[in-house]
Amino acid sequence: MMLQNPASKYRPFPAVQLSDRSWPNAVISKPPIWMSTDLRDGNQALIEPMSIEKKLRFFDLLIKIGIKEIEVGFPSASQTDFDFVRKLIDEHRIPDDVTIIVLTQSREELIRRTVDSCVGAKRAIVHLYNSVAPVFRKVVFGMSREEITNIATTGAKLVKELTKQHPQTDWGYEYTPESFSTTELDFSKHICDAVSAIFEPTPNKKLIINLPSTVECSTPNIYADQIEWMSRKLARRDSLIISVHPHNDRGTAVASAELAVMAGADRVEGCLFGNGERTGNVDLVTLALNLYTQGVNPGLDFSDIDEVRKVVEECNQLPVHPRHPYVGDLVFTAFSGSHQDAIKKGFAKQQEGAIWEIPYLPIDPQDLGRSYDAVIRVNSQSGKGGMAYLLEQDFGLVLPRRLQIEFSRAVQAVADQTGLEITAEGIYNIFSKEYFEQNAPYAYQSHKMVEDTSSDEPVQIDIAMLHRGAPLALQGGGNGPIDAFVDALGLDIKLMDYHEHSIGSGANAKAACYVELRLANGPTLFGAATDSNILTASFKAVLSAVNRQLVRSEEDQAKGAISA
Ligand SMILES: CC(=O)SCCNC(=O)CCNC(=O)[C@H](O)C(C)(C)COP(=O)(O)OP(=O)(O)OC[C@H]1O[C@@H](n2cnc3c(N)ncnc32)[C@H](O)[C@@H]1OP(=O)(O)O
Ligand SMILES: CC(C)C(=O)C(=O)O
Ligand SMILES: [Mg+2]
Repeated sequence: MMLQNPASKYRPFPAVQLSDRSWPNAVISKPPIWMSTDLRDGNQALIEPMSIEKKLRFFDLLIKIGIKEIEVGFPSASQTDFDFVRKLIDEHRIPDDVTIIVLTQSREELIRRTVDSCVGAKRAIVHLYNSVAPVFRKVVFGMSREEITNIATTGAKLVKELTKQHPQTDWGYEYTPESFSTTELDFSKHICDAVSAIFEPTPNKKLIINLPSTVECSTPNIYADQIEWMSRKLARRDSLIISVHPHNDRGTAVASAELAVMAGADRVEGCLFGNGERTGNVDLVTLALNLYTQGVNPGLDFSDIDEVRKVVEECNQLPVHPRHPYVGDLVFTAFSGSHQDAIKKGFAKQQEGAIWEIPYLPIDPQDLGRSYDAVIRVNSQSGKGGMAYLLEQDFGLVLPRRLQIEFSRAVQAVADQTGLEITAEGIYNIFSKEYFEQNAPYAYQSHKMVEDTSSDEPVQIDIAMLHRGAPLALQGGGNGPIDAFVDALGLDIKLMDYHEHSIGSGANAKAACYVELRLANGPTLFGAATDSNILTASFKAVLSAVNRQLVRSEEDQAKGAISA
């Protein structure tokens, strides 16, 4: 049950005393070093950990994306992880510019097995961790600060000693004071300095100090303060790579990572699409693409993001949420009318090669290998812009604005009735039924332009039609073909508007015509038609509008008769 007074059970996270913090003014102008822990932190959090085959597939994907540091497992935890590391090394699967990382607790037998797993690798980083926060010291270890420090330094000494026995490998070292985010800063500094004193890093051979929000317990600004505090106070700073490892317990891992980089972090550990323990590790894809949308090349390639998602989903056996930034099925989709309208206008104005300026779309979907087709989808929340966009994109029909408004009522009626999304094809079918298939009472059959020099009218026409199924031959004249056609019909027609355009090119090109007219005292209504002959298309469009008017007034009369 939710408490009336949560303060009786939970306490607020204390602020960091750092009055002259500089990170709020920082701008990220280059990417951090990316480290993927999908095969370790991500894998340990899966319902079914990955098989060796899946790990290999994931490893190859990470390489393809361009990740250069990959935590490949916890080799002392399982035979699968150990065998996987061996396979990578023995089968020479690690590219020269990629470094593998292996995680171990600071326990002798685990460290020995971890180092064994990497023997023969060209380059490897041994990642040592122990938890340092007060609650762990009290609850898990029952140890003092100095005893906890001793766990770290004893482990570090052993890692150094064992790795020295294999000089053919270029060894690197990483130390994580696990649960850093909830640890007193002075103690985090103390233990990190003690470990770095053992590894003796230099500016040319740096030690990675990884500062995780093992559990995210504060707002991102506090994490940034913690990182800036450490970055300023750690000994041998020029010989350290400060890494962050944000988790997403409060849903703010991405913000925490970004502010931490502003605060001095050089490196970010995370997983693709935010897999990982509990609510996940920070999502490297979002971080990288956030940078990309600021004009900073993240050094990672997500030009086929759907393929990346497919591999990750298959390996993790977990779906990516449809609203996940950049990759979710629905993130490049606008259902609502005003969004569709703005996006449609944006696409029309966007110039090739210009700065991206499309309302509601922070990134060009094409940069990620996604298409514009999915951008606009239509349901009962949609306006005229969306359906017009889909008819234009998929069927080449460019509806004039007033026709868009008129037609949107027909689509809205169907969407309201079904409550479902309507596909582009569905919209075309509604349009076709509403305009193209209006063949009664008048159905066009053929026409002939005739020369009659005795007439005052510059243009003369003979038309063959069906009227309620019976053949009908008509003649008319006027200033132009449409004028002559309307004259031949002999009805009280007032032409209000006319638009035409071609669809496609060459031999298969067709003309599309849209005619707005008023019949007698009826409302103005549109008609539309396509044909390989532009005159035929316009005559059919006139008949489409006339038929719609007549059908509508017949329906109105019938309704009047019933109610009378
Ligand atoms: C935040 C993180 O993600 S950390 C990484 C966590 N990942 C994993 O744990 C996945 C893989 N781990 C495993 O499969 C197992 O933990 C193993 C195989 C490595 C070890 O298993 P076990 O030997 O049963 O030990 P377990 O992990 O339960 O740890 C228990 C003991 O190790 C101690 N310990 C835990 N972490 C550490 C550490 N980093 N350094 C030193 N000792 C540690 C505990 O205090 C406890 O000691 P105790 O037995 O004296 O009470
Ligand atoms: C072991 C460390 C890096 C970790 O995964 C964490 O603290 O979340
Ligand atoms: Mg973690």
